[in-house]
Amino acid sequence: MNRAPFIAVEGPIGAGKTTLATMLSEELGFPMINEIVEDNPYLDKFYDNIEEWSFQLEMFFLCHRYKQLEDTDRDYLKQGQPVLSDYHIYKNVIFAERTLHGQKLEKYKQIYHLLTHDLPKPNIIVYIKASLPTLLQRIEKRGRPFEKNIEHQYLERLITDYDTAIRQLQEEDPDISVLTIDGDTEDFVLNKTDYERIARQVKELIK
Ligand SMILES: Nc1ncnc2c1ncn2[C@@H]1O[C@H](COP(=O)(O)OP(=O)(O)OP(=O)(O)O)[C@@H](O)[C@H]1O
Ligand SMILES: Nc1nc(=O)c2ncn([C@H]3C[C@H](O)[C@@H](CO)O3)c2[nH]1
Repeated sequence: MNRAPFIAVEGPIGAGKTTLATMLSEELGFPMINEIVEDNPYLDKFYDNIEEWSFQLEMFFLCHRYKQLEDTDRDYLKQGQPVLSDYHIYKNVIFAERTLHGQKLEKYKQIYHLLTHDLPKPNIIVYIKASLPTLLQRIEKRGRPFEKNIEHQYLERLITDYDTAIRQLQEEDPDISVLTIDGDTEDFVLNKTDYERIARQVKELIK
């Protein structure tokens, strides 16, 4: 691998991204960048009324991630140091295409491309796939109040959107390594052997 490893753990809501990214960052000794949730002023409003708040929320996530990735590039990647994150910047588009429509979506996409075209992109994606029942179980276990009434259809669409997006990312850049984990059958939290296998596979990719 020519440049420092930049690993993103991705997958739909509640798949276990933060959990696995934290475990891998400890194992590999890589610094972790993670998205803020508790200080997001729009998330609860958004889940109450998606139409009304989607643009504000998508822009908030975009600006926040833009700043994080600018800092990450300067502080780590440009110094040749590896990092691990619990998101890929492209998730902005995955969500925006689901929550925005018409002119707002077009405006958002223009801003997205303007802001992100020269940002560093992950060279390894650990993609946690999971079915609706698994996601619902984990979302319930975590118990965030604003996710209590999350629509099943919204989650189901995101599951499909994620599959399409990860495939596209890999087609657009064949140098990206994608490690897909079946979150329904491989349990990196409760099953030590599963976790160790995943960690071994990630280590192979960064050799
Ligand atoms: N493999 C697993 N087995 C059992 N529980 C898990 C597993 N992975 C994650 N969890 C639990 O599921 C919940 C959601 O996990 P986590 O917060 O890591 O998901 P996430 O993908 O980062 O979510 P979000 O999309 O909201 O950022 C947490 O309570 C976590 O402890
Ligand atoms: N609409 C929308 N756009 C995003 O870019 C985005 N990124 C994360 N999320 C939601 C999922 C979890 O509920 C919660 C924490 O990940 O925030 C998003 N929602």
